[in-house]
Amino acid sequence: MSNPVYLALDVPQLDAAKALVRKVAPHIGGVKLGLEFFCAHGMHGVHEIAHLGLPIFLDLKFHDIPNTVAGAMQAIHVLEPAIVTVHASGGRAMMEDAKAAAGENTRVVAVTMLTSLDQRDMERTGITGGAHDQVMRLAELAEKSGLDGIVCSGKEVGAVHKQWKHGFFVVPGLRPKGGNSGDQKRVVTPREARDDGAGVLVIGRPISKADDPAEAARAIEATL
Ligand SMILES: O=C(O)c1cc(=O)[nH]c(=O)n1[C@@H]1O[C@H](COP(=O)(O)O)[C@@H](O)[C@H]1O
Repeated sequence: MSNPVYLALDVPQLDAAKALVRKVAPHIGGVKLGLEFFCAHGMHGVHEIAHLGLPIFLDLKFHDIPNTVAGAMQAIHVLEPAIVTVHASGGRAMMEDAKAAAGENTRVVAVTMLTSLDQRDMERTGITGGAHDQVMRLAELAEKSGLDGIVCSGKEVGAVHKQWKHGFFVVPGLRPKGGNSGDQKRVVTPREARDDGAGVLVIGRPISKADDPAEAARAIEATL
């Protein structure tokens, strides 16, 4: 089985980012490049990381009208990402058009409820009923829109997996036992998420901020 860990490369310097990927490469299955990386280094930076040979997950969390998202999706074809994200709350037409505009070998997954939100945060944005119900609702919408899967926390992935048998599930908000949660609020261990059906485990700071990132990645791999 291939390694499900994608390193979240939320690192401001391109050279440091490349050095980090080289160090941990034997213990990860791919690299996730998000807003911080893309705003700092753009398409050029993505190419530089892609040259290191691991699959690229381009996490730009598109959320706009369908026409704009489809255009953005076409603009990133050239990067040949393995996975890209849109926000499920952009609605069905946006997700359908995003999928139609994506490259043949690119999985499009919908972010449901960010793992940094707890019940109180959600209530403040008008979402009552808790993360579980909201994630299940958005997962159903993503499936009907023809997406490949969703992004959710490890608290919900087991239930979503039961409802959407052949879905592809990306889980961030992961911490090894006893790890510092930081800004993440719905947190499980990498092993728990994998056992509940996660296909991709997104892990950033537990590896990138460790004193020895290669050893941290190796130790996480050993728990899987
Ligand atoms: O789409 C994501 O990747 C994402 C969704 C989500 O709900 N929560 C979440 O943390 N992420 C991303 O996953 C990574 C988690 O990083 P760490 O908390 O450092 O492991 C970050 O790059 C986030 O942008």
